[in-house]
Amino acid sequence: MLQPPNSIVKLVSIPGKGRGMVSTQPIKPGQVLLRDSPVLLYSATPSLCKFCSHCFRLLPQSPFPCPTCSHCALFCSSSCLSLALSSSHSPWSCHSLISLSLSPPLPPDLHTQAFFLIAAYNLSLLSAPDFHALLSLHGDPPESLDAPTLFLHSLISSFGPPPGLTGFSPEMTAALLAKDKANAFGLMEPFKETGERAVRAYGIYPNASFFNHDCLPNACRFDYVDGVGDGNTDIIVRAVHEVPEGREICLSYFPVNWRYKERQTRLREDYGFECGCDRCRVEVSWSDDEEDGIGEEEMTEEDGEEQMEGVEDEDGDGEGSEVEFPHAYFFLRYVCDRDNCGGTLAPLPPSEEGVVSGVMECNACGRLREEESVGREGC
Ligand SMILES: C[S@@+](CC[C@H](N)C(=O)[O-])C[C@H]1O[C@@H](n2cnc3c(N)ncnc32)[C@H](O)[C@@H]1O
Repeated sequence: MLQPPNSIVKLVSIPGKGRGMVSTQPIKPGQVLLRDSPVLLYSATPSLCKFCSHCFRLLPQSPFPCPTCSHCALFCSSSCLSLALSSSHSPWSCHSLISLSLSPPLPPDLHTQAFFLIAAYNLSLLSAPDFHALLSLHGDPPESLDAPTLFLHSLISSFGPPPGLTGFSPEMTAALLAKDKANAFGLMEPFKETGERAVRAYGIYPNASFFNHDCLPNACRFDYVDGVGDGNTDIIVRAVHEVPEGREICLSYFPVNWRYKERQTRLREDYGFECGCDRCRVEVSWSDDEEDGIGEEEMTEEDGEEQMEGVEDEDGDGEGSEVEFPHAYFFLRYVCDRDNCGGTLAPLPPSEEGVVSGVMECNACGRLREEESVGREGC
């Protein structure tokens, strides 16, 4: 079994969930649990004029085009261009992207999947171990090959199969698509207060892929794509609050402020499981009206403290009508209240001496906020 490259978390079997990560020591709020680099990245949109095709930083005004396919790949610097030409943008990848751009237009989802397959098959040319690590991740294809998979496989075949790869087949394409669906992490466009944030790129992270989901996660992941220096596409998983030794470390696979039905639908359709976490066990019995009542902008600190213990419903008839909202505390303390954000907050990493930081960082908008009460025990 693969092991993550540190001793703070370890990979174990978790009944009903496959593999998962557990803490090997008591964890402090904000502690870095894992830093992971992608084995592949691919653009989330057909429009390639905003982000570097290699490191996915915002492009400068005068980007560096690929000398062979200037309309398919633009880079933020000459060093990104030269790195890409021997890795992510190899001659096979360049040729495939040109062929894709000359093909009849595809619906956006299929186009993104074609980008993934080009990046995945390109990985087989760059690193057999990384390609096998990708194929060993969780995710099973449907029992019979569906029409989109067959279409995508014949599209990639028409570009010319990746040279030297044994096993190139519709089944391999289906397996790769299943790994992508269950494991890809989105790197988002810069935060805007005014509207929806789109995904700029997806990445496959071989170690972070082992974190299971919880709707009240005890860790969250940060990325700093527009940051300077190497490793800008790494993701860093940090503890949201204290975690005892031996506890499973979970992320939320989407913003934590999603409602019960949205969460269950996404988890069922994309990840193939019904979530039975503590929060879902409470919210399964909520009506839509009760869900409407949890807008965190309407909550005060006092609401959170009271609702930790459960408060009476408005009708106050005392007959099992309590609105159970044990996770109000989580929302008040660990969910960003900035308009259109809903990111998760975690303290900055503890100092080298182990002192917990009093500054909370949002993993979506990046805002830093002093949190006077950060030393209190986590939920
Ligand atoms: C990114 S992988 C996580 C690692 C995976 N458990 C493994 O064995 O490699 C996502 C998959 O893990 C499983 N999973 C994640 N969270 C779960 C949960 N809360 N309950 C049940 N299964 C879960 C689902 O099968 C999901 O498709």
